Amino acid sequence: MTAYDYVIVGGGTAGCVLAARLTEDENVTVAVIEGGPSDVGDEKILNLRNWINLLETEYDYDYPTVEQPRGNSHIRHSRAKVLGGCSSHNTLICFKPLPQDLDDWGHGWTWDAVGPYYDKVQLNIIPVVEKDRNPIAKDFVAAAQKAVDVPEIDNFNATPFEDGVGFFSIAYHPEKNNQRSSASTAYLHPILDSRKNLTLLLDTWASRIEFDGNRAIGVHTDKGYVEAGKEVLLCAGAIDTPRLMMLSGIGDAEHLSKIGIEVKHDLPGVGENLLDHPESVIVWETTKPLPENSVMDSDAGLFIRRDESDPRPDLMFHFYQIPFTTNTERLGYPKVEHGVCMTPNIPRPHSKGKLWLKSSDPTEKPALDFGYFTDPDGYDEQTLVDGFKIARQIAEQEPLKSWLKREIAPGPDVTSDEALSEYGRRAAHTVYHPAGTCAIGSVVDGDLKVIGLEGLRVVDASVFPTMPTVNPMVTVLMIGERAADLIRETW
Ligand SMILES: Cc1cc2nc3c(=O)[nH]c(=O)nc-3n(C[C@H](O)[C@H](O)[C@H](O)COP(=O)(O)OP(=O)(O)OC[C@H]3O[C@@H](n4cnc5c(N)ncnc54)[C@H](O)[C@@H]3O)c2cc1C
Repeated sequence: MTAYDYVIVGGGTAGCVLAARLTEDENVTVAVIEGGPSDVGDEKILNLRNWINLLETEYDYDYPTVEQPRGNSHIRHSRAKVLGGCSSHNTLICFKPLPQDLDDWGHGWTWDAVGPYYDKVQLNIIPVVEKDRNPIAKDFVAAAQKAVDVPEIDNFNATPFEDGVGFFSIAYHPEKNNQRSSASTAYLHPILDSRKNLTLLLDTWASRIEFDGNRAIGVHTDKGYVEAGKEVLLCAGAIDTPRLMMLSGIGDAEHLSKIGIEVKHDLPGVGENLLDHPESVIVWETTKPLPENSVMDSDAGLFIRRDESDPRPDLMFHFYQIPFTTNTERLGYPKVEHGVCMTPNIPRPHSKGKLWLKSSDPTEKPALDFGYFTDPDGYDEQTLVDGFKIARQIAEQEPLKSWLKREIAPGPDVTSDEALSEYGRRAAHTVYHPAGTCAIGSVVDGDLKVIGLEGLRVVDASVFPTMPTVNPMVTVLMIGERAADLIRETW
C-alpha cells in the first residue's frame, strides 16, 4: 500500500487540472486513479475529428437512460474512459460561462470570483482558423445573420454575448495537424516525465472510499487500496462521482438502506439535480458532396435570445456539415449521403432529473432519469419547436438555400407545434452535458467540501447547481483551477 497526500479519483477534465496544479509544489504527492488508459501517442484520441468514432467504443462508459416517457429513451450517454476524460473524447467547443450563469450559483461562486480563472486555463483555445472554415458553414453564418438578424461573432469568448452567430472557439492545434488540446495534453503531457511527485494509476477503477470516523482516508480500487494523507478529491464526473459516493454509503439513507448499502452519511442531494442540455435535429440533403475541410464537423453555431428580460441567449444551434442521423434513422427517416443538420438545444432547460443505484453491485451501471421534457410549463419542448421554425427560416435564406436539396427530417409536411414537438422529442438527443448531481449548496459547500464529512471534496461537473447557458467544459476547467487554489489555501 502506498500513501499520497492527495488521491484524485478520475483523471478527466477537472482531475488533470488539479493533478497538475497541486504537484507544482514538489513537496506535495498526488495519485490519480483513472479508469481508462493513457492518451499519450493514441491517434484515435488525439485526432479531434475522430471524436464521433469513439462513441460506444472501449473508450466510452456508454450509459443508457431509464424510459423517458416524454423524450427519447434510446439516448446513449457517452462518458469518456481515457486520461483527459471527456476532454479527450469531446468536440472541444470552448465557451467562457456567461456572468449570470455563475452569479446564479451563490456560496461564493460568483462571476467576480470565478471569471478570472478563465485566464489560467491552459488549453489552446482559438476561433476556428480560416483553412478549417468550410464554405457551407460560412454560408450558414451568413444566412443566419440575415434570416434572424443577429450579429456575426468573431470570438465568442471576447465579451459576454446576448445572441449571435459564428465559428466557435475550439481547443486545438492547427499547426499540429488539428490535434486535440485537451486537459490531458495541455496540463499533463508537459509534466508526465518530470514531476516525480505525480503518480498515475491508469486502467484502475475506484470502487469505495474508506473513512476513519467522518474523515476520508483512502480509496479502494480493483488493483488495491490507495491511502490519502490529506484529502480524497472526487473528479469522476457527474455520473460516476455520485455513483462512487453512494457505493461508499454517502447519499439518501432510505435509498441506500433499500439496496443493502450501509449508510455512512445521510446526504439526500447526492444524485439529485441531474442536468443536461437536450437537443433535437433537423436534417437536409445537400445538392452535392460538401468540401472536406473542418475541425470536427460542427464548427459553427447560433445563439438566439427570445426572452428580452434576460441578457443571455435562450436557444442555441450547432450547425453540422454532416448528417447526424442516429435518431432520425431509428424513426424511419432515410440516411443521406451528403447532408447537413442544425441541432436546436435548450441552454437553460426547466426539466431536470436524478440518478440512483439499481443495486449495491459496483459494476452495475446506475439508473439515469433526465426527466426530459417533463417541465409542467412546456418550456423545453416549446424551445425545440421555436428552434425548428428558426432553422427553416435560415435554410430558406441565401447563400445557404442553394446548397440544400430537400429537408429529410422531420420533413416539410411537419409544421404544427404539436407535430414538431412530437418529432422533436422522439428524435431528441443530448449535447452530452450531464451535470449537477453533487451540487454546491446541497452536497458540497462553497469550498467544494462534502457537507458533513472531512477530507473529501468534489471537483467536476457534478457541482453545478444550475446549468450554464453555454457548453460546459471550460466551466469545469475553471472549477478545477479554483479548487486547486482553495486546496492550496489550506497549506
Ligand atoms: C461526446 C461529447 C462531446 C462533448 N462536447 C463538448 C464540447 O464541445 N464543449 C464542451 O464545453 N463540453 C462538451 N462535452 C461535455 C464536457 O466534455 C464535459 O462536461 C466535461 O468534460 C466533464 O468533465 P468532468 O471533469 O466532470 O468529467 P470527465 O471529463 O468525464 O472525467 C471523469 C474521469 O473520471 C474517470 N472515472 C470515472 N469513474 C471512475 C472510477 N470509479 N474510477 C476511476 N476513474 C473513474 C473517467 O475515466 C474520466 O476520465 C462533451 C461531452 C461528450 C461526451
